[in-house]
Amino acid sequence: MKVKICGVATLDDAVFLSQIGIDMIGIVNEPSSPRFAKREFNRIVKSKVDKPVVGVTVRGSLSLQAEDMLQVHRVLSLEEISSLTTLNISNFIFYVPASEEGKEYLKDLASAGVKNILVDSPRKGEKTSFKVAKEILDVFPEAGVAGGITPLNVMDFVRLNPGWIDVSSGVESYPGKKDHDKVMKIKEAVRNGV
Ligand SMILES: O=C(O)c1ccccc1N[C@@H]1O[C@H](COP(=O)(O)O)[C@@H](O)[C@H]1O
Repeated sequence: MKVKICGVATLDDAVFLSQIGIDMIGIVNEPSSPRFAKREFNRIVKSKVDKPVVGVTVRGSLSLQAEDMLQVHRVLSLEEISSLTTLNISNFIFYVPASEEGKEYLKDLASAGVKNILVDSPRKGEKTSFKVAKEILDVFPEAGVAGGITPLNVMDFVRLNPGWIDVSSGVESYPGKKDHDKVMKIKEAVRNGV
């Protein structure tokens, strides 16, 4: 099971995550986020780490720039999905809200041949519904899961047996700064398994 740590906003944190073997380093390029970093930061991080750098966009450009992968953290229209299928779809991670709308959206993504999805809570700050996450993982067993994961509840998410887990605010000392001890607790919990 892989681990993505997201909301990385300092180079020190990015290098630390790469050195301890975190599988993906996420950078939130959404200006409204308290852990916002510009797309230029993605380029800087990419030059200093040997792990995939994932840019997270909500309303931003859907074109891949300096990052290895782009996580599209909103529900796309059918036209937007089809516009991405003309590109290398494996470079994109699609957010799927853990909701009835998300389950319908998943059908559109599956029809478009999408490979990477991230199941997250429909609203920031809320925990993801395990019932809906399980239903989505039954269809997409390699999906990632996110939404309020912390060192205290990470095992509940590990037991869903997703392809990967994704943690942002739950490993912070303050928005934009990762607490390295909390990150280590997440990594050890996932590596040690249930
Ligand atoms: O982290 C943010 O501030 C953010 C803002 C806008 C869109 C996505 C964002 N983060 C993504 O959401 C998951 C879960 O976050 P959390 O662990 O519940 O804080 C995070 O991994 C990012 O991919």
